[in-house]
Amino acid sequence: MKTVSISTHSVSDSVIETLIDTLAAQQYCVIDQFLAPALVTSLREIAQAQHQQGHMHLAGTSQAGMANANLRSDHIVWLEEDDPQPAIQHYLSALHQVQSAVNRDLMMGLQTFETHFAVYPAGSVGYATHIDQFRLHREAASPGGRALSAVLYLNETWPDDAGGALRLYLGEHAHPPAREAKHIDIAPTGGKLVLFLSGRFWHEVLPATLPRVSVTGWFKTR
Ligand SMILES: O=C(O)CCC(=O)C(=O)O
Ligand SMILES: [Fe+2]
Repeated sequence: MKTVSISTHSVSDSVIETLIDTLAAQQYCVIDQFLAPALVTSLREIAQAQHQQGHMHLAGTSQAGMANANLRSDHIVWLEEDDPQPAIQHYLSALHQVQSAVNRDLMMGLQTFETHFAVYPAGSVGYATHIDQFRLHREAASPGGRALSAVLYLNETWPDDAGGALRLYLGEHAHPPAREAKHIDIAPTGGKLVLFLSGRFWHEVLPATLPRVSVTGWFKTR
């Protein structure tokens, strides 16, 4: 495994500025090469090792409260804040920079961050259309819960015909929108970071022919 040196200011000011401006304008943003390729490689190797060593489990969904491979086919393992691996500390530090900037400039009041690696095996069905916030929080507009979603892709290469895009529905819908509803498809290219307001966007992961690796996190307001 390659070693990665940690610097506390790993994300450049210009990237932070773009991210804040784009988030303010459209409530989501896509940043290519958010992290250096060597760091992305280290994170992918950690995720793959965890998967191969059997440390991941089939993810659950809020609908079922238990694993349901028809809705969601990723295997996950949560990251620990005090994990000593440099690549993980570097990732957490970069996301912490995002949190500070968002709180400073967009006043979102983000307080905590929870994050897991995810591996969707080759031939997976993906993740059915959902929203990253419990209905209770959306309807009551109450504080707390997931406020900002952050997906970082770790794939080495991602051919156009491999599927596996993140489909982000742009309209506001009370119920899961139809596949044709206005959307953008975001390919899970390594190093790319996608941020979006957790309670605002319906989204799904399309079926993929290749194994699809990512690290996904949520900033919460308490
Ligand atoms: O991996 C992705 O592109 C999105 C995953 C997702 O929507 C989730 O884990 O809630
Ligand atoms: Fe999601």
